[in-house]
Amino acid sequence: MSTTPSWHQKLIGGFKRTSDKLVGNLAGLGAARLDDATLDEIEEALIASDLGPATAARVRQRLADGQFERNMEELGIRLVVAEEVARALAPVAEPLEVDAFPRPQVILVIGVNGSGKTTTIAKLASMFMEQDYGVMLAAGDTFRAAAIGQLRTWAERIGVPIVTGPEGGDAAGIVYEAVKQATATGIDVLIVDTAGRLQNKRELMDELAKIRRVLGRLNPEAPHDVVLVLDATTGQNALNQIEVFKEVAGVTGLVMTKLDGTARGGVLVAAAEKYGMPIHAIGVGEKVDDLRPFDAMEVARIIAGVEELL
Ligand SMILES: Nc1nc2c(ncn2[C@@H]2O[C@H](COP(=O)(O)OP(=O)(O)OP(=O)(O)O)[C@@H](O)[C@H]2O)c(=O)[nH]1
Repeated sequence: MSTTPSWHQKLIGGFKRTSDKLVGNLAGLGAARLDDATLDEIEEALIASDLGPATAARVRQRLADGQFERNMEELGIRLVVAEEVARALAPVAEPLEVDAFPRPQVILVIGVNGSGKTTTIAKLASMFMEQDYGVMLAAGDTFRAAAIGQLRTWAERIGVPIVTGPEGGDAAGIVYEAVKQATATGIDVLIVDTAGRLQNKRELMDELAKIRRVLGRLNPEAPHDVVLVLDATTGQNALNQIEVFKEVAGVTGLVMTKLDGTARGGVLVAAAEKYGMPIHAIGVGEKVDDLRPFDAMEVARIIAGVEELL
C-alpha cells in the first residue's frame, strides 16, 4: 500500500481544523429540532468555524425556510452546509488561463516572505508546462540573494529558462530583459517573482509601479495577472494581506498555499466571501505537483465533514 497521501487526503488535513470545529459544534444537534434556538446555535457554530457570516446566514436561511424536515438528521445539516460552502466557493474557483495575445502572458507573483511564493512560482510553471506552454521565470525579487538562488534552483529542477540579475539590482530592468527574451523565443508565460516587502509599502509600491511602467512600454496589456500568494496557516492574517496588497499592488487573483497539515482552511471560504476575488489554485505541499485548481464541491464536502457520515 502506498504511504504517500493523495491530494484528497492532504486536503482533508488542511481543512481538519475547520472541519473538526464545525463537526464538533454541530454534534449533538443530530435529529435536531430546527427551532429558532437551534438555528441560532448552528449559525454560531458555522461562524466559529471560520466560514464567514454570509455563508452562515445562508445556511440558517436554508434550514429555516421550510423545505426541510423540521427534524433533520446531522447528515442533512452537513449536506446543506456543503452546498452553501460550494455556492460561496464556485464563483471564485477560477484557474489561471493562458490567453494573452500577443504573447507572453506576464504574471506578477507577490506575497510576503515565507508565504510559499517561490515554491508556488515553480508549481505554476510546472502546471503550465504540463499544458504544453513555454514558460520562463524572472527573478524580480532582487532584495535577497537567497530568493534569486532559490528561484534559480527551481528553474533548473523543472527545466525552464530564467532571467536573473545581481542582488540589489533593478527589478524593472530584469523584467524588461525577460519580456524581450520571452518574446524573441516564443515563450507563452512569463512568471515574475517580486519582492515581498510589505513592511515598507512605499518602496514596494514604487518598485511595482516601475515594473508596470516598463512592462507597459513593451505591452500595454502587461502585467496580465497579479497573483497574491497567501499562507493558509496564518488565518485572519491572510485576509489582512489581501486588503493591503489589493491597494498596494492591484491584485487580480489569489493562490492559497499550505492547505495541508496545520492550515486554517476555513480562511478560503472567508476570503471568497469577503473579496470575491478569483482563487486560481491551492497548494497542499512542497512538491511541484502539490498545486492545483480546486474543486469547490470537493472542498465544501470536506469542510462540512460529509464523507465521514456516508
Ligand atoms: N506544507 C507546505 N509547505 C509549503 C507549501 N508551499 C510552500 N511551502 C514551504 O514553505 C516554505 C516557504 O516557501 P517559499 O516558496 O520559499 O516561500 P517564499 O514566500 O518564496 O519565501 P521566501 O523565500 O522566504 O521569500 C518552504 O519551506 C516551502 O517548502 C505548501 O503548500 N505546503
